[in-house]
Amino acid sequence: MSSESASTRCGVVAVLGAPNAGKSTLVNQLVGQKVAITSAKAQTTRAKMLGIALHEQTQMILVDTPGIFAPRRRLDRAMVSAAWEGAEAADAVLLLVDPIKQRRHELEPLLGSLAGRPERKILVLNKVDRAKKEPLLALAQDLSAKADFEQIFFVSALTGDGVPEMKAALAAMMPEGVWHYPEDQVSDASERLLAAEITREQLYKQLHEELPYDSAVRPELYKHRPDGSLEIHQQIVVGRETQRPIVLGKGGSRIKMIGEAARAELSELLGVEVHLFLHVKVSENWAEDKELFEEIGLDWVK
Ligand SMILES: Nc1nc2c(ncn2[C@@H]2O[C@H](COP(=O)(O)OP(=O)(O)OP(=O)(O)O)[C@@H](O)[C@H]2O)c(=O)[nH]1
Repeated sequence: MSSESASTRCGVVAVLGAPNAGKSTLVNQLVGQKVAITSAKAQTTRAKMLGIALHEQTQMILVDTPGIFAPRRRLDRAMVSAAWEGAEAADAVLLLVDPIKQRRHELEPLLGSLAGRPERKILVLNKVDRAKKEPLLALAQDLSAKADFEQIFFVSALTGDGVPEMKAALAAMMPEGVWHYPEDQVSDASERLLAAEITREQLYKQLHEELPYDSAVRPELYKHRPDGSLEIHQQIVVGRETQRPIVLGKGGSRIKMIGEAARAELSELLGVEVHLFLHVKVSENWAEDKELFEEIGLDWVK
């Protein structure tokens, strides 16, 4: 695809951590730019891409595994297995721990399930700017006895301390291969997907169970206009012809409301004016459509 060089590497990193461990902060450090993903979006149903990190000739696709901790409801349990499916397709799993507020009740079950898994694992103790050295080392020892971590890192996602070393080590764990995302798309990739995610959320919010699970939002165009505003075109893909009028609503009223709500949210998140154009496409076998999966950031799910 993007690169011909045999020496490039590309892989998927599943980032795990209890709430508040500092995942977003770390992802921003690794990606090296502000990624507009908020914790409010944490409970989506599928594993999602957090961002793309580059290190020399290596591209790392960072993915989230939502709802992985202590699922209570049935829906949450389904999400956990979906999350693990994501992790299964990952090349490495990064477990991020806040050594001060460890949330052991959430950490322990995760460590238990990590232990038997085939992925390469690294343990990252965060917030070293606030943690004391000795308990930190004791914690590292304690946790490393519970899963076969290849390496342990001490970082501050906030200050960036220790992050470059960790990033380089992670990059070395990625398999050789061509880059999955062309270089010129990387900077916008997270935002493109976020934009699609927001529209998808509105679809579910406004249509509830009227719309079956097998619908998707596909990013088509993401363009910065000279006046600083953003022009975004997206396709709402549904599985059956009968679903088209549901999404459109009477005289197009529903799709207009979906678009308006998504546009407002996106504009607030990104801090710029957004022009959002939506249209519906019927594609019976979209769930089999590899290319579409790639575009919506799910390419790594088998
Ligand atoms: N002192 C310190 N604070 C940090 C560090 N990393 C993250 N934080 C803070 O910890 C809090 C949680 O960070 P987030 O990055 O939002 O955590 P998260 O894991 O993405 O949280 P969820 O979205 O709830 O899963 C924020 O207040 C961060 O500023 C760090 O290295 N040092």
